[in-house]
Amino acid sequence: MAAPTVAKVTSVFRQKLFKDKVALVTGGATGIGKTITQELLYLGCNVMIASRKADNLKAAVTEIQGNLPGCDVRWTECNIRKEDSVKKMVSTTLEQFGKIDFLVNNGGGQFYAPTSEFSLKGFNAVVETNLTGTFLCMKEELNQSCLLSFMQT
Ligand SMILES: CCCCCCC/C=C/C(=O)SCCNC(=O)CCNC(=O)[C@H](O)C(C)(C)COP(=O)(O)OP(=O)(O)OC[C@H]1O[C@@H](n2cnc3c(N)ncnc32)[C@H](O)[C@@H]1OP(=O)(O)O
Ligand SMILES: NC(=O)C1=CN([C@@H]2O[C@H](COP(=O)(O)OP(=O)(O)OC[C@H]3O[C@@H](n4cnc5c(N)ncnc54)[C@H](OP(=O)(O)O)[C@@H]3O)[C@@H](O)[C@H]2O)C=CC1
Repeated sequence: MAAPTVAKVTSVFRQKLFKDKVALVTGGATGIGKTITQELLYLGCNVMIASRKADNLKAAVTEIQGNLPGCDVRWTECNIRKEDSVKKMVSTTLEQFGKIDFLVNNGGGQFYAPTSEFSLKGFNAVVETNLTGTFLCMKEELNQSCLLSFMQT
């Protein structure tokens, strides 16, 4: 008897619920962002993932395509702390997919340290990423295209 197949990606929502929608997921190559990306693909979205490290992005696309054969997931480099980089991420996504329906503001993070030991430079890096970066992405999405935005950081 053949072993039962175990789905690598599932959702509580109906498969293909978001058929032909386009999502842009910052920080989509790792952790929570990669999981969100896979669920959106399962639901029928085409997805652009974006972050700073091209190696992570390429590896994630390969892994995801293995989990969800035939899905349309692409990558583009972006540092959400830099306005020009964010503009390029949005314009590249529009050039490649023609539209953006959903923006998932997942890119971000923090350093783990007591406040007394936290450098100002480190604090500024966290604020510039989680606050300014999210603002830049939302602003650019609104200026160039987007309908819906999800905030996580
Ligand atoms: C204690 C319990 C807390 C529970 C919290 C639970 C909720 C949150 C969970 C999570 O967020 S989970 C994990 C998310 N992922 C990450 O955080 C991944 C790494 N994060 C990033 O890459 C982020 O973008 C960042 C943290 C915002 C910025 O990192 P980046 O590498 O881009 O920073 P740089 O600009 O290179 O460096 C800035 C500067 O900060 C110095 N630094 C390093 N460690 C610390 C520290 N502990 N405190 C203060 N500053 C620190 C670092 O050395 C850099 O300075 P220079 O070396 O360049 O002088
Ligand atoms: N795990 C948790 O318990 C919680 C997490 N969060 C938030 O959820 C999000 C995902 O976290 P998690 O999956 O755990 O951690 P990860 O470290 O796996 O994900 C963070 C992602 O953000 C990207 N990123 C960081 N800085 C930048 C930047 N300047 N420009 C573009 N992308 C960036 C990273 O990619 P790269 O380094 O390639 O740029 C990475 O892919 C983060 O915003 C985190 O703060 C919130 C609450 C709880």
